Amino acid sequence: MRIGQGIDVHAFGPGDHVVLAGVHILHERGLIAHSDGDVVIHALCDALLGALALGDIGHHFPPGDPRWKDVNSRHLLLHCAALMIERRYELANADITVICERPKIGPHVDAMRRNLSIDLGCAIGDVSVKATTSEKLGFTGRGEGIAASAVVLLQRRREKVNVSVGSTPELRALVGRLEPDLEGG
Ligand SMILES: Nc1ccn([C@@H]2O[C@H](COP(=O)(O)O)[C@@H](O)[C@H]2O)c(=O)n1
Ligand SMILES: C[C@@]1(CO)OP(=O)(O)OP(=O)(O)OC[C@H]1O
Repeated sequence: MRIGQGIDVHAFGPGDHVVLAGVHILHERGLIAHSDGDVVIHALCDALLGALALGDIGHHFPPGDPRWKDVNSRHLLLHCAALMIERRYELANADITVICERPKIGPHVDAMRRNLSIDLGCAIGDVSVKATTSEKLGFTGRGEGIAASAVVLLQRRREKVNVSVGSTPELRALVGRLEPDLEGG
């Protein structure tokens, strides 16, 4: 088993929505970032990379690299999931906390968990997303940005990846590359 944790913060700036765990949430401000600013996925990527002792998100996707300009962060998560699978680990569970006064996260939690479980190739029950305010204290309390914290536990993969759970074309292609006998399965 391997444990990892990750933290990310993005400041509010101009815009009319935020993207959290791939979910588009209407808001009177956006998040300033090189990518789509998905602070939840960035924290989760750092937790996965930390568990694998493979550096951090900035090492894999350097800030300022034009390839990652406005990128959908789910692509970054798929890359980290690929690194996990290549090293023959699977997610045991992930627990994520979003810290902000607004927007309200509760109504979006199920959609967020669904996106993350698809990208990680796991059951939705293995991914927890929750939220808290910071009671108006600190930068999140002043409404200056959103912070996210993620913890993951990885376990050795005993069986082949269940491609029927995480069935995005990207993950199926990856599994097909790693385990050619599963191709088309
Ligand atoms: N951005 C947020 C913040 C909180 N919630 C939900 O509200 C509950 C109470 O938050 P406190 O910070 O006052 O403890 C929290 O447990 C979340 O369920 C939210 O949805 N979005
Ligand atoms: C996601 C990356 C991609 O360039 O950039 P940002 O969207 O700015 O996000 P951040 O968490 O500040 O840095 C990590 C980078 O890898």
